[in-house]
Amino acid sequence: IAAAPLRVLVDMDGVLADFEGALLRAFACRFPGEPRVELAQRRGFSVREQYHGLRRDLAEKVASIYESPGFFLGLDTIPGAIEAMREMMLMPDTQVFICTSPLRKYEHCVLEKYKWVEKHLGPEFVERIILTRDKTVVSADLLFDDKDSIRGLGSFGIAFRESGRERAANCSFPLLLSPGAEPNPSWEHILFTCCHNKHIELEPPRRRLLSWADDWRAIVESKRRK
Ligand SMILES: Nc1ncnc2c1ncn2[C@H]1C[C@H](O)[C@@H](COP(=O)(O)O)O1
Ligand SMILES: [Mg+2]
Repeated sequence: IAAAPLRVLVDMDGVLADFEGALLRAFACRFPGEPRVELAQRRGFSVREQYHGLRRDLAEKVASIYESPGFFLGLDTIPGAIEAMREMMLMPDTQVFICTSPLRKYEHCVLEKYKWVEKHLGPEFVERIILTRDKTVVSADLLFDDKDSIRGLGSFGIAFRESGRERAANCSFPLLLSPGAEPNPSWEHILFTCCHNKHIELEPPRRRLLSWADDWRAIVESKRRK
């Protein structure tokens, strides 16, 4: 009996598309007099949370950047990402999908994510987009993702709506996140290094991919069933 193909999920923002770089550049351009968080100072997945900590009203300002039309379509590619995706797609017995979470304010984000994939990777990859607010329910062997803790996003948005942004932002951020509908996702999460997660020490056996120049092929091969 032939072994099942290996299924690999690749996140988009922070892994294929440079969300953080574009955000900082656009923030500096639109709000030149305001304090900002340089990439070397980024800590924690939520850029909005960190700007809120800097000064409360900056949370709305930074969010207004990534909620603007054109933001997601204009993101640069992460170095080596396009080449790696093309090579991974051609690997025998390997299924590659792009697995990305849309913003709750999805008006521009969803369409532009599709357009970005078509522009940079081509129509065959558009067929491979999985848009979900909860990656835990997607079945796969591997997930390359820059978010240090992959959970459902649902209760985070609800907490913001129900109790107000200030109260939510004052709480410990992970407490607001739902654990995800699936407590034991089938995939191994490979943390893709990004400015906001590079200081995190992973508990063994968790693994990182430092960049697309790092040995992603070895990680893929390590998951093949013997
Ligand atoms: N670092 C981030 N801070 C806030 N929001 C972010 C960050 N990175 C991505 N996002 C947005 C953009 C996406 O719509 C969703 C989830 O992204 P994903 O890379 O699929 O986890 O949040
Ligand atoms: Mg991401």
